[in-house]
Amino acid sequence: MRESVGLRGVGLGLGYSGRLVVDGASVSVEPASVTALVGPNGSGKSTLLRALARLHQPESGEVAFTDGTTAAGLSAKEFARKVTLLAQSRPTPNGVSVRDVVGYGRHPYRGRWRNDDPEGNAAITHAMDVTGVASMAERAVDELSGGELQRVWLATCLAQDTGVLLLDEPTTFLDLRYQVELLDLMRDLADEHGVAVGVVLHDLNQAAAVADRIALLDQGRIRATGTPVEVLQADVLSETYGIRIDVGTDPATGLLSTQPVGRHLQRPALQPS
Ligand SMILES: Nc1ncnc2c1ncn2[C@@H]1O[C@H](COP(=O)(O)OP(=O)(O)OP(=O)(O)O)[C@@H](O)[C@H]1O
Repeated sequence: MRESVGLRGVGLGLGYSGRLVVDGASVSVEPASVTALVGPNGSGKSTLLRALARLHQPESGEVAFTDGTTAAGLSAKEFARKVTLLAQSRPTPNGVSVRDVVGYGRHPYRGRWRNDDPEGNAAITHAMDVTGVASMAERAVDELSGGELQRVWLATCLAQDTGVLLLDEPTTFLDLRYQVELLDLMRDLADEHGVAVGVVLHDLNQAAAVADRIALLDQGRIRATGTPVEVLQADVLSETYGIRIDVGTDPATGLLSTQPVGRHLQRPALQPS
């Protein structure tokens, strides 16, 4: 098992052109654990994740590893060996093969020559296998569907072989099979490899199913943090999202289940959790 180290943002103030959009947020992505960030559009989830990935400079507060090392103290390569981010969107290179794009994930291990990275090929092959993109290894990425491309970028992150894996809405574009496989993969990485997974999810039921801990953002502040049962409370969710949200237990799976209730979507009440 890899060296398990997590990542924490403490008291983060984050803004754009002087406008603060995240205010005093503390969030912890612990080793061997899945932490989900949830909240309405514009609540600051992506900005917070990007700050943890050192892609957004905090106005205040600090990002540090759970062993005490500050993120800012590492070189770009050192940081990239520890943390990777699957961003919401990335520019798609023209005419580059899937295998080569997945190979980008090895950049922190490569020097001037490729044979600086003896474990590279095995890491690339493994990443393509677990994301189901091995069969398209020689295809050009600009010819892929949105979901296929999403899985290629995920493979690129996995090839980076980091202890901290940050994912921004990774299930976007994925069909049901690959959504479920991705959630399973996150759990496997946490449980079997000690990876600290931090993931932005819109689907609260997916968050309840996969996460050990959930942080609920509301207008740039952490409104609640804790286990899914602690955070996914009907009154808090309804107020945060501005719509009635019922919370119960799915009788088939025993998992926590949330149900937004629209004007035309009245359904039988969920069994209370
Ligand atoms: N590049 C930018 N320049 C200026 N403002 C930005 C920029 N990116 C995001 N914002 C603003 O920062 C706030 C938080 O945005 P962010 O993308 O972090 O929210 P989010 O919770 O991830 O939203 P969503 O669920 O819609 O993806 C929003 O008000 C947004 O308009």
